[in-house]
Amino acid sequence: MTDHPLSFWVVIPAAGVGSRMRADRPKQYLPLNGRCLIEHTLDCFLDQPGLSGLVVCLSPDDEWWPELACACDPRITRADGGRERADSVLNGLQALTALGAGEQDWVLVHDAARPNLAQSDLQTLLATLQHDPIGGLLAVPVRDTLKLAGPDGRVSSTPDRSLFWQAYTPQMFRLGALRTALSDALAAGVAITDEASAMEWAGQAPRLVEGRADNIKVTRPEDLEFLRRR
Ligand SMILES: Nc1ccn([C@@H]2O[C@H](COP(=O)(O)OP(=O)(O)OP(=O)(O)O)[C@@H](O)[C@H]2O)c(=O)n1
Ligand SMILES: C[C@](O)(CO)[C@H](O)COP(=O)(O)O
Repeated sequence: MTDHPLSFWVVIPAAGVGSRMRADRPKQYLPLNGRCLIEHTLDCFLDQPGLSGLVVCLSPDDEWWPELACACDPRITRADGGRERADSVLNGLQALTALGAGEQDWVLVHDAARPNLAQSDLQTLLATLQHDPIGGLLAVPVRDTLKLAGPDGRVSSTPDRSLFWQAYTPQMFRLGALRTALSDALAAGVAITDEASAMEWAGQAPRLVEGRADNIKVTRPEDLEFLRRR
């Protein structure tokens, strides 16, 4: 009996402008080890058995995507990004539905700005959640002492850090449940910064799957400098 790899879809929100990078182009197109940052991000999924299809959510003004070789990959579909990340993700989920993805199919949402996802972390996430009733996300337990800031910019308190994890991506949920939760949360005006928070708003408790701390989101210049030094 051969083990068939778990089938899954992917949405890559890649429509941001990268303002915190203060670069001459959106950060997903900045060079990293001879290729664009987004090409490293996509490789991890294109190399994973079981990929049904991948939607990349791009700004309508995006002029860099067509220059990439992966833009011709038949497994990749382009969708329009939205005003906020959550809007881009919702557009991507709707594009998967239009492609024929099933309501119970697994979908993984991963930031284009996280080019250092390890294949082992992706495989751990898929294996851990494949039978989970809700889904979940890669995350890292907080390792530094945390400080709650007061309005005066001074320490207000030191919470128990053992209760805190940093949310990373991919975040993995069933397509129909995530699309409904995200659509309802956005319609209610809820500030949604990751897919898990939309599922939480819908009353679900996503599972935390511990991953590598170097699956960083390139947000500021020093983040890219860190990856270039590796
Ligand atoms: N309207 C948006 C905003 C962000 N993103 C994507 O969501 C991911 C995480 O967002 P973030 O790191 O905040 O990227 P930017 O919004 O580009 O960065 P900034 O906030 O510094 O402008 C990125 O891959 C980004 O391209 C998106 O698809 N659509
Ligand atoms: C989805 C995310 O990467 C989880 O940590 C994060 O919430 C994205 O935040 P951003 O401000 O859109 O970069």
